[in-house]
Amino acid sequence: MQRLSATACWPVFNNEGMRMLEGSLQRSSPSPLMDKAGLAAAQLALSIAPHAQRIWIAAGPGNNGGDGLAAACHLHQWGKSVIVSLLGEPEALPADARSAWQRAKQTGIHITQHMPWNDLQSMTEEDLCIDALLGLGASRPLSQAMRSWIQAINNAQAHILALDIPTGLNPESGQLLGCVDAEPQAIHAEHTLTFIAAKPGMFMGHGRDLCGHIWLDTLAGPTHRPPTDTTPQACLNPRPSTLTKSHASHKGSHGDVVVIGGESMARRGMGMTGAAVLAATASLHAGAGRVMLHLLDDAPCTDIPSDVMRRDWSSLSLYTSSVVCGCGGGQAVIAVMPEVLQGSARLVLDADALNALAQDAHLQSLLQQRSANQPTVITPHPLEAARLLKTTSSDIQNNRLKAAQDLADWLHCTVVLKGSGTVIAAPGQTPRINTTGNGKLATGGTGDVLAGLMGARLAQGMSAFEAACSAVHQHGALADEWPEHTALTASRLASSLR
Ligand SMILES: NC(=O)C1=CN([C@@H]2O[C@H](COP(=O)(O)OP(=O)(O)OC[C@H]3O[C@@H](n4cnc5c(N)ncnc54)[C@H](OP(=O)(O)O)[C@@H]3O)[C@@H](O)[C@H]2O)[C@@H](O)CC1
Ligand SMILES: Nc1ncnc2c1ncn2[C@@H]1O[C@H](COP(=O)(O)OP(=O)(O)O)[C@@H](O)[C@H]1O
Ligand SMILES: [K+]
Repeated sequence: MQRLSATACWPVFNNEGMRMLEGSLQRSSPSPLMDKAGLAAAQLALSIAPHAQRIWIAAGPGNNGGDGLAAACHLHQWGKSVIVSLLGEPEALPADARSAWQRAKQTGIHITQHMPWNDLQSMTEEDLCIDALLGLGASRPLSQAMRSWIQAINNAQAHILALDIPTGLNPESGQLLGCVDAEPQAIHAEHTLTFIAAKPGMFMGHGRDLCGHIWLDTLAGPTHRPPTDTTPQACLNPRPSTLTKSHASHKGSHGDVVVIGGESMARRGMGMTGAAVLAATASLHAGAGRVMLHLLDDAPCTDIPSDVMRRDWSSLSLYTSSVVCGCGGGQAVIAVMPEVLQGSARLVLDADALNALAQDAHLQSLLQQRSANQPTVITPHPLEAARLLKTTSSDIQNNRLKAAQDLADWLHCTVVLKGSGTVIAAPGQTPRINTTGNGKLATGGTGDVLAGLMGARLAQGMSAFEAACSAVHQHGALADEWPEHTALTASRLASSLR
């Protein structure tokens, strides 16, 4: 068993991949995998709540419930006071779960089909609730009974350990399963022990909030080899190696970034120069050799850092630069898009450049025609992605990995689909899910900072996919390390880049 960290490239599998891995593992395992899962759960339970006087295990009607029952046997044998509630009929349990139920009965564990209200009320912070209600088989909105059991677990004073996945969380999308005629409910776990491999929904949408600390037990023996036809749906985005500048380098060695954006107040009464300035500031702090700023409409702007060079359109050299286009671009950006798409050596398209792209098939084909040695990254948030794919943002959120990959394959570029669990996809690459970052980033302008940072990484010689992965990881890591009593604002974020 190991704790998943943000440093390694862990593979994650969708339900179909999980079922294939499960089948292959089970065939090579002399004992039911559930026995191993139960033991691992019991061991983690003890280390989370070593002084627990009571452990309540809420077991559901499938094999996830079986994991809970198998864990109950070990905890009981180790002298712990275990209460098991089964939400379902024992006779209807699948085979392995039914054996676990029989063993638990024989061991003398009291199993009811009700919530233990009295025990729940007297639970303390040292006690433990184990959520073994639903795992991968969660297939429909939660029933009323499931919902009230979830509420009871969340309301208990005790620690909460979820087995495989917190009940109520869709393991593939990270969205909530929903409830019949009621507000969605889900377990808010302090720890989640996931089996065999991690699932994508644990790292996107609500996953990060609901899972708490994530532990993985592969249930594999040392000689097990995963089937070669089961490819991961994605990998977690590992920490990039640190960039160093050699002693012999000069400013030309670290590349030029050109930021194009910032519609003027005069055009539509919405001054958006700040977004472009943020991107330029981010490029500068991230170590680009030189940063040039072209404000659309040649908008007046007084807060440009003195080390950012202002340029008019005719003095830009797009064909030697890493271009970041679209931040605060409004409608003014539309006119420059064809030249930007055709001429830029390396390109990041953000914000209004993406809205322009969504509306114009000619721009889409110019993007598709950019050559392999003209690296390109687009950085949509879910609504921008929805505009591009002509769908809704909730559809994007329900299928983040697919949406990012579809965009990458269609537009022949690297795609950064932003939000909780940013996805990075590119043609022919296994998508990455980023695990750094948090809700502090949900403030205006942080996306502009990300675009500027990505421009700097392209300028420093990274490929589009590498630049995107590296920038997204670093951007989120800064938010994770943000000092507790200082507000995270986009301008502070840009200035704290290195
Ligand atoms: N097999 C193995 O080798 C291993 C499996 N392992 C474990 O098994 C888990 C997968 O087990 P699983 O497939 O039995 O699914 P599980 O999540 O327990 O639920 C299915 C049951 O829930 C019901 N149900 C569904 N939705 C519902 C809802 N909204 N509200 C209420 N009920 C709902 C559904 O009913 P049905 O839809 O069939 O009517 C069915 O009865 C996996 O996550 C891991 O923990 C590990 O031990 C490793 C080895
Ligand atoms: N809850 C969150 N968890 C992690 N990252 C987030 C969260 N909310 C926003 N972000 C990140 O903050 C940035 C916001 O970008 P964007 O939506 O383009 O905003 P803006 O246009 O105001 O700059 C993205 O990098 C996004 O991934
Ligand atoms: K569970």
